[in-house]
Amino acid sequence: MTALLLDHVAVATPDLDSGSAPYLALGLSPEGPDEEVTSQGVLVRAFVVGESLIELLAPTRPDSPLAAFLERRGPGLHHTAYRVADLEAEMERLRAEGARFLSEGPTPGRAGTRVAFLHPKWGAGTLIELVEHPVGGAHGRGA
Ligand SMILES: CC[C@H](C(=O)O)C(=O)SCCNC(=O)CCNC(=O)[C@H](O)C(C)(C)COP(=O)(O)OP(=O)(O)OC[C@H]1O[C@@H](n2cnc3c(N)ncnc32)[C@H](O)[C@@H]1OP(=O)(O)O
Ligand SMILES: [Co+2]
Repeated sequence: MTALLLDHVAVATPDLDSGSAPYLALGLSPEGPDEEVTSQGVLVRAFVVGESLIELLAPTRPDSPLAAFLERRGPGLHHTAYRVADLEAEMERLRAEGARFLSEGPTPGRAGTRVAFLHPKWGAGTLIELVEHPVGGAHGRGA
């Protein structure tokens, strides 16, 4: 089993500019332009932290999972994400151990990645995401 790398820690915010303030004050910089991931109904701004990221997420439509989260829990930590080399293989391995995924297979993530989410109940109260990272490229951009 190769060492697991933290890909990102995600933070929910009603809007990216106000949510960015603490990270800019800490001296962090966005990895690139904001990205809309329509399948998830989110706008993403990723701040570089070493080999990982702070993934700032704002909803782009009322039926986004982020809108429901903000409605119920307000802004703040949303999920953690880990890099895996082969997402399907990891999903199969974890399902065999009773893990509960929120989708049948991989779904589109930020920066052209493929991702899958585990139910927060399985994550002992934390929403956990797996990000496919075939070769350790920089910040979720794959090889
Ligand atoms: C742009 C892609 C990007 C990337 O990394 O590439 C992203 O990360 S996109 C991120 C946004 N997308 C998602 O979060 C997709 C997965 N999330 C979901 O499918 C839902 O949000 C889900 C199923 C986790 C929760 O849905 P919903 O809130 O409608 O269901 P419940 O209210 O019934 O919640 C069930 C249970 O889970 C607790 N909960 C909900 N969200 C979270 C969370 N983020 N962290 C921890 N716990 C969470 C909720 O409080 C309920 O618990 P209960 O004890 O029953 O109150
Ligand atoms: Co994420």
